[in-house]
Amino acid sequence: MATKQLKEFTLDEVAQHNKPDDLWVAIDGKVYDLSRFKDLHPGGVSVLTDEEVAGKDATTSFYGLHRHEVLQRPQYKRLQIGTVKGQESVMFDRIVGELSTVPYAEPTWLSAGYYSPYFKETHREFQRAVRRFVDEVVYPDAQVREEDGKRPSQSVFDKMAEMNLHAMRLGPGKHLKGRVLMGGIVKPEEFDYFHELVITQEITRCGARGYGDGLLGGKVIGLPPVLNFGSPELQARIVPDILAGKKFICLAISEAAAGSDVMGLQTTATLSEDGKEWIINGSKKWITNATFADYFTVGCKTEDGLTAILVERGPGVETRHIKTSYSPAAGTGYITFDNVRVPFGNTLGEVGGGIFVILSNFNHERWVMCCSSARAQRDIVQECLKWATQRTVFGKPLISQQVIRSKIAGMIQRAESVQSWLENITYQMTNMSYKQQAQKLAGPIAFLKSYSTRCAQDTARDAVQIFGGRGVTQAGMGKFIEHYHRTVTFDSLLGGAEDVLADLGVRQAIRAMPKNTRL
Ligand code: HEM
Repeated sequence: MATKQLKEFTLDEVAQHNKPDDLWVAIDGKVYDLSRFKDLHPGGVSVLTDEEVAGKDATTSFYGLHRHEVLQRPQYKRLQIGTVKGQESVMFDRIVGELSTVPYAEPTWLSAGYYSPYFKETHREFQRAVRRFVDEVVYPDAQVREEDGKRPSQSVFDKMAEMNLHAMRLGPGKHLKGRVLMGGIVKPEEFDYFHELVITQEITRCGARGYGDGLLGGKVIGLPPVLNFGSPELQARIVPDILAGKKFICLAISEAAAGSDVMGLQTTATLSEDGKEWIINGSKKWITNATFADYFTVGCKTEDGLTAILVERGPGVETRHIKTSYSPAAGTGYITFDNVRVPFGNTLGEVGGGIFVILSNFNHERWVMCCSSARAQRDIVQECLKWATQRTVFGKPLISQQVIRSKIAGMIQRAESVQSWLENITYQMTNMSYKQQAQKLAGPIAFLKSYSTRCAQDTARDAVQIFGGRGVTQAGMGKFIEHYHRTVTFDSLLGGAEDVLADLGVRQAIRAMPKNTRL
């Protein structure tokens, strides 16, 4: 399609068109004809026909009330009839694949002029590729699906599979062997937890918490027990399709009567008379991805204690959506098992050894959530810095108020401290075996998660105060703030509640106290 030829106008020419039926404005070096649009304008007619706006350069007023993306929507883009002579358009929002230059909008390792002991050139190249991929493929889908509540589009799963992103999201390990990662940027044996941190943090930038979990959060926690404890036959049968984004799996542990209290689970698995099958009865609640999962990694009470069993969707398995405060895109569900028969070969690990299977996964899950929480806080810093500098109140930019600067100071300090601690822990993970991680990092990761999610809630509360009414409005300037404030508590509950984790950290420390130390 041929692009419309745009004329150049002087501001004097624009000023001639200041009547309701002949209404132009200039915004950021572009001239818009609003004569017909004014009656459809969601903000009303009078604001456009105001003598300070009609025929004037309305850039400052416009950016005090709209996100830049409004001007990029096709239906509004076509209102542009020309450019302002001698003026360049300078405003931009997101540029696909680019780093933000807003201070603190990127972690130091991605900020110009700063250094990092952890990230190598391979991580930088990888980050560039993942950001471009997320901006082009994931971000647009996230905005639509978070809104309509449908699960992430299959085309996104497919494209992620082409890059082997599903496999990489499980961390380093033998499941990466022979795979071409992100078009070959990193070799499977070089892939480490810093690469994985990059993936999680880049996806978090979509600012769509429910969609983020819908993007196979269930697989990140449900598949490792199969990879680490499932029989070779079971793995060969189900893992390839899951890593190809064709089939979906979730982790089904919590129940209406037992959340963090794993030993209190009531779903039962009893052996059939011939010992060849488990018969499972019970229910599970708040299970991420349950509504569209094909496989369920289920914690069951058996005669010998707790046993982890892989259940396939089939007769006796039912799922229904649970309405939570984030998007149904996450597929959060209630599952019922009614005399579900499962081959004994689907047992994960030892019979009665389920607690070990479940616990061995917790560190990684919590660390992933720390990656995401750290990045989300930083994105809120960016929203607040932009808003406070472009918004005028009492005749001055919002940022000229000391109380606003003080809130932003706290946000930056929290985002920076969480990221620094996270990078330190990630470095420990890259140098420790899985067993060492379990011994040495359960406490620190629990502390970090509980600290990070408390910081996140403080930041969410302050951000709403900075945005005012817009911070509780689901569209417009504060839409990411409203979303963040509404969904931030998920991080503080999923994978272990905040206080339970803080207490775990202290208990781990007490266990490591030397017996002979005294004041
Ligand atoms: C090309 C020009 C414009 C377009 C396409 C446009 C479009 C919109 C849209 C889509 C909204 C709904 C809220 C949102 O999605 O952000 C809105 C709200 C609004 N607009 Fe405009 N607008 C334009 C120019 C202006 C100008 C020049 C003013 C006056 C200074 C103005 C004042 C407002 C106000 C007061 C609201 C309500 C804001 C709120 O609810 O917070 N608009 N506009």
